[in-house]
Amino acid sequence: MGSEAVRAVGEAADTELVAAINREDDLSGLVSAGAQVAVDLTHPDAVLDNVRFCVEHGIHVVVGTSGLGAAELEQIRSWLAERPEVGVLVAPNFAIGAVLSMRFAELAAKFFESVEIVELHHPKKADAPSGTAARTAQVIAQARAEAGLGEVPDATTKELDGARGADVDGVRVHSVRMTGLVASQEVLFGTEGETLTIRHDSFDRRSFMPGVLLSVREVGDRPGLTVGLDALLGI
Ligand SMILES: NC(=O)C1=CN([C@@H]2O[C@H](COP(=O)(O)OP(=O)(O)OC[C@H]3O[C@@H](n4cnc5c(N)ncnc54)[C@H](OP(=O)(O)O)[C@@H]3O)[C@@H](O)[C@H]2O)C=CC1
Ligand SMILES: O=C(O)C1=N[C@H](C(=O)O)C[C@H](O)C1
Repeated sequence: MGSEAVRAVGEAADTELVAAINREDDLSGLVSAGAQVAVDLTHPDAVLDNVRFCVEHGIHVVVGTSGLGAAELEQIRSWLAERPEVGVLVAPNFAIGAVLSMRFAELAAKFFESVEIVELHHPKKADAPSGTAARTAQVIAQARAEAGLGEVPDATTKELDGARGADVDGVRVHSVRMTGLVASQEVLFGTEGETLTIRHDSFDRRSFMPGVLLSVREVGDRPGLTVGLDALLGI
């Protein structure tokens, strides 16, 4: 992803690549290069330190790295409180179709008694469930709560550990890791006599680049913390 982002930012007519930072590089290279925006595509263990450095140095940040939970977002908010002019955009997924599919799932949520998420990724992925699946589960849970829906029906009383997936805000999420895949997700809804499946597939990491560029262009105009690309897409 980092290599693809470097290529995309370098090739776009209205953005300039001033630095490409690897694990062994000092982050001060961003400052000396005069970076206005940094894009973090690293690892859940590294991302927070990177964001903190950028915020403290007045550099806007686009975070593509997944695995940030509520506590991490709160931490970023607290750093931003000291630098209110800085923007941090956390994007669970940069692919336009994936952003739309999350929104579609949010819209559908209140009409269906049952919902489960299956996310499918390449086996080099560090975090499970995926950031996209966690975010999708959260927006679905929020929509269900607002509509007054109760718990998803499930009579399971005897199970092998993990058989029913992870519980994210009351929504079951199942993670598949498989060679040959890039990133896919299915949100399955069910009610009496019908089901609805919302599926998105990224077949190539280039699918994420329009969203990366959009985020780079806009993050500076959005001080504070923004989660997701919805507002940038006007949805
Ligand atoms: N928001 C979105 O749309 C998308 C988000 N992602 C997320 O982006 C992140 C990167 O994905 P991907 O490119 O596939 O992963 P890779 O493992 O291919 O690349 C991660 C890079 O981060 C570096 N890195 C790992 N750990 C550290 C560390 N502790 N400090 C500094 N650098 C580190 C790695 O260096 P080294 O090689 O030396 O380990 C590598 O260069 C993941 O969190 C993934 O989930 C991915 C696709 C889309
Ligand atoms: O690691 C990946 O590949 C991806 N990570 C993000 C996530 O965790 O949702 C976005 C996309 O699914 C690809």
